[in-house]
Amino acid sequence: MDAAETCYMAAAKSTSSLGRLMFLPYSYIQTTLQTLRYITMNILSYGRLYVVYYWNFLHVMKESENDKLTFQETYHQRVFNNKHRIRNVSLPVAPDVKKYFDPPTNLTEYFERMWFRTDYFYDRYIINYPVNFFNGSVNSYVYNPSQTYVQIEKPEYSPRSNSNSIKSSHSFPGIADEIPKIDFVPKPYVITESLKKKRVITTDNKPSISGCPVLSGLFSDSTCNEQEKDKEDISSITDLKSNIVEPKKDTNEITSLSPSDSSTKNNIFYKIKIRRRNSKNDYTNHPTYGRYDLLAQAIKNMIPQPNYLPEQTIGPNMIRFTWHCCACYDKVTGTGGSSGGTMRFAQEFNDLGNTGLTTTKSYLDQVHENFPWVSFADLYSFAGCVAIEAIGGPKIQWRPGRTDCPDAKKVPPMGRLPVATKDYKHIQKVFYDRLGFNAQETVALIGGGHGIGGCHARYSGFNGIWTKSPFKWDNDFFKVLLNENWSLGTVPETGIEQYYNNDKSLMMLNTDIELLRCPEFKNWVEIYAVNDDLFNEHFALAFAKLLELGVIRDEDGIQRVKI
Ligand code: HEM
Repeated sequence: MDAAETCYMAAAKSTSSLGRLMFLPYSYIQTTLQTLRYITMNILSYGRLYVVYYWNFLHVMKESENDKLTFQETYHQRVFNNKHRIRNVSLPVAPDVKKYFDPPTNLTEYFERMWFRTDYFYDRYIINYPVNFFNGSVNSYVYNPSQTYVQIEKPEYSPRSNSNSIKSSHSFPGIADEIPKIDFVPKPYVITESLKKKRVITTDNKPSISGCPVLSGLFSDSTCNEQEKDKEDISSITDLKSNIVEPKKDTNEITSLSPSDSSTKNNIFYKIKIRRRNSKNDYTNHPTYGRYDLLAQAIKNMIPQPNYLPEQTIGPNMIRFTWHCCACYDKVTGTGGSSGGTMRFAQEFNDLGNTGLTTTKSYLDQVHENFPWVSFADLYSFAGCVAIEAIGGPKIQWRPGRTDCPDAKKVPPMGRLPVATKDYKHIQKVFYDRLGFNAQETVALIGGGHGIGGCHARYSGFNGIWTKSPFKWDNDFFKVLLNENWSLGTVPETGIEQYYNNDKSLMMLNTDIELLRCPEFKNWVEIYAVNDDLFNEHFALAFAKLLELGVIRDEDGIQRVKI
């Protein structure tokens, strides 16, 4: 209160209404000034917002070559990964919201679209951001129009430690309630010699690969002849060459992951016609064209990531990425699957189940810059095979020829990925009824995938590792599942329930424990626990089948897509 106001108040209190009248002009002036100040503040603050949003519109949104609006995405690696290797990747904006990004024709449209855009940003980058499993007020991210995402307060992130006890404000409505709240303690499992013999008899029960095109011998058949590549062409790939370690000379299998020596006549060059739909460029003369060996090596080089904490490897994340690209297949409608490379569209990628996969996606998109001829569908499916082999897993028969959908029309609906808190009926629904696997394939796939890597509170809300050797490919998952005592506990960081072993060093998801609750599944868990080779063999077949789900090929091996 300033002096004039104090004076006015005193006068108003002490004088009659006539006295107050004397101060009326002052009152008017004050009120007017206040109103003006209010309006100015509003104009300034809203104006600032409008400027920021318009800035977004001009600088963050851009038209891509295919007339698709794309969104510059940089936040993930900046926040959690390698800050220096950051590259902007572009994600297409959903077609149904695209109109809101078109230039407005009148003022009403302008404001309407501006707010819509704000919601869209918020939805995609703030609400949907996995760190919101933590309490949003402590660890919030704001959108900064200079294309960086600024962390207000850096969370002390340590996914393997339970010391950080920030209670989550996030819950999965309707899902968490379904977890049976009873502790599950499986009977001690003793592997006897007679049991071993009994189990091995079942070896002939191979996974069915019906509906899956021939996968073996791909690189030696007539359509995939080796062809010598020009020495000069190869030597021009300086970038790639510098990445390559210890080139092998006699490589003739793509799954070997070793690049062929460019100076020998045995260079691998597959004559598979690589179609990039909607692409204005012809990549047939690209120096890396058809060099799947170099592609494999480039992917492999991406796997160790010292700044991806705590694992320092994105191998498991990559495997999970490939699995999720394929896991949205529906055998009834024939939609989804690895074909079309639909994971690059926000409509699929934003599925809650895909949280945490930005890492792999951004690295693969970087790889793609050197291999622009390969379809994203092929790249995304291939990456998982490379990662499995790099981590010591079996060789997966992979077949190129997938084509990319030009737009998001073929993106399968969200919500097809399995939910970790559900029971075995849900697993059966997803794996049997939708993906077309049998019990054996299902168990091999889940046990293989969850034998490596772990859960991250910042991604799924679950936290921990499944086995004591999370970066070594083996059948430990099954052994641990059978031999440990599992009891329901809560992830301190997120409040989400999962199973822990006695000393809480290992964890299981409810769906993992469900493998023991369903006799059909348990049978295979017991088999794989004692037979590592059989597990590897079955996993490789099941994973190869997974990669081919929804991929219908022409005779030349190219995927047939109706676009
Ligand atoms: C019932 C089916 C499945 C459910 C509910 C499920 C769920 C999950 C969840 C919640 C995570 C933790 C993600 C994170 O926090 O980072 C995860 C991780 C993982 N999943 Fe699965 N999954 C299933 C099947 C599979 C299959 C079939 C594979 C592969 C063949 C697989 C491969 C992986 C891998 C490799 C990871 C570790 C990722 C990392 O360490 O970054 N999963 N899964």
